[in-house]
Amino acid sequence: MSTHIGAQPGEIAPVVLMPGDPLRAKWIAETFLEDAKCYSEVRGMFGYTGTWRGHRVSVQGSGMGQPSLAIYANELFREYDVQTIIRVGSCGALTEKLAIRDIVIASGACTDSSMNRIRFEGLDYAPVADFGLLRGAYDAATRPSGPGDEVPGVHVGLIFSNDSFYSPRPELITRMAEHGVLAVEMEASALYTLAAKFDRKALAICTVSDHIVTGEETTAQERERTFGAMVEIALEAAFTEQ
Ligand SMILES: O=P(O)(O)O[C@H]1O[C@H](CO)[C@@H](O)[C@H]1O
Ligand SMILES: O=c1cc[nH]c(=O)[nH]1
Repeated sequence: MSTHIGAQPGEIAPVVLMPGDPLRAKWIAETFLEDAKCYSEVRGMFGYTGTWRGHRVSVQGSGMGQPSLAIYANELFREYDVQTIIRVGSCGALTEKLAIRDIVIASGACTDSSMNRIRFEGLDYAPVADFGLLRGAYDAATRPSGPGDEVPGVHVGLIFSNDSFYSPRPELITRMAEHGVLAVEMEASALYTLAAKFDRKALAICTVSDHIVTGEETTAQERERTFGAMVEIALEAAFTEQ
């Protein structure tokens, strides 16, 4: 066991899908994996391991925000030798180029978090996705009859990892949008930074659950149990030879 994950050594696969919502983790395990077994219920942050097309894969909830994700990513990389983490999250669209339920494959992550400011003593580090995973995800999403056909659109670009869901400075999110940022979520920047630090692979794939421009939104149940296309894209990206 690590401090926050109740798995024995070897119970977690080298590839981990990581939604923020632990109940999305449960749904993913029950819907997409064969022989899924729960390895951790610590703090209700469920983790499961099963197989997908014969490949061992785990699904671990991260909780909301970079400090929470960083706890799980640190423990997975340091104590369970995890090689790849793919975030399968929800996000808010910042531009009318995106529609509700579109998929954003985050090539890089901007942030207002102090986590990297502290790590890099004020220098501006640019957290980016693993290119092989990104290419695999884009290929899977845009293949005719691939999982991307189930969603209105697939976009590759920047995401903004916000510390405050209820932002005290919404004009700064607008400024991000004016500089090409597609969507806002709360974890990708820390994930990309930690993957780089541990020389592992990471990618964030997010489904648009809320539209900041149009005001459209999905329900909690839809966010938990209906964002399957991004899960299939993540699984295909993880197990496609790069
Ligand atoms: O749906 P998840 O994966 O949790 O992602 C998004 O949803 C949460 C906010 O509602 C934040 O964690 C944000 O990043
Ligand atoms: O962080 C997030 C996630 C989903 N929707 C938002 O508006 N923000």
